[in-house]
Amino acid sequence: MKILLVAATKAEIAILIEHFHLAEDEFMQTEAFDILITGVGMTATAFAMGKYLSASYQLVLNLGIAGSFDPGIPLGSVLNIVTDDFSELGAEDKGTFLPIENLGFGKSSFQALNNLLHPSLSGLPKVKGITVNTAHGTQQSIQEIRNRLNPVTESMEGAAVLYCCEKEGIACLQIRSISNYVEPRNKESWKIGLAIKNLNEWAIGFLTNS
Ligand SMILES: O=C(O)c1cccc(C(=O)CC[C@H]2O[C@@H](n3cnc4c(=O)[nH]cnc43)[C@H](O)[C@@H]2O)c1
Repeated sequence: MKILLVAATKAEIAILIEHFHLAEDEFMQTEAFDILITGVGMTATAFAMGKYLSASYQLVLNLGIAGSFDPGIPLGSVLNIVTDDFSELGAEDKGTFLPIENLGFGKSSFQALNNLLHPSLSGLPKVKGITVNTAHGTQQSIQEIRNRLNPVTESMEGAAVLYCCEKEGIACLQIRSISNYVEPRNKESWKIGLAIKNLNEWAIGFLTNS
């Protein structure tokens, strides 16, 4: 089974790249898996996947860090994001948000592969994420999105990866580790190093046992 690993930045999977002795590039190839570095955000992700996603892959594995809306989830936790929504895709109508479904222009919610039997997946909590252009950073916007979608995680790429995979009919997993809580901006409290370490250890284990 050939796997395409997709990450927004090299930094997020640098430990894995070093572990497998790969020469750092935007696109890296090995016998068992390839790695695509897309850049941050939905547009960069969709553009890069449009260039590199093909039927030669049986699985796409989206790896990255994410913010957590749940303060009960320890920073550094690795999560399996099984549903991801383009939470900003729609229209405002007076005080109400109308999702793209209500406008008749498609859908905003995408599903990851939910039934893959793999020892590395069995211990991971399955959660719902949202994908945003603007990270939530005010009490008001955080409460509004909690009321509307009640997500557990937030990233800037997840739903775009799932969208591309659904369009190509390729199964997709989205595994992210929590680097920060979604809260009024407080970058000093982020644990990016811990999140990246845990994510990479998980991913190396997954690839080694595939
Ligand atoms: O400096 C900031 O305020 C800030 C806000 C959101 C993300 C960043 C990043 O540097 C990370 C970009 C990267 O990581 C993912 N990520 C991690 N935490 C979050 C989050 O709370 N909300 C949205 N995205 C997040 C994201 O997928 C990007 O690829 C800095």
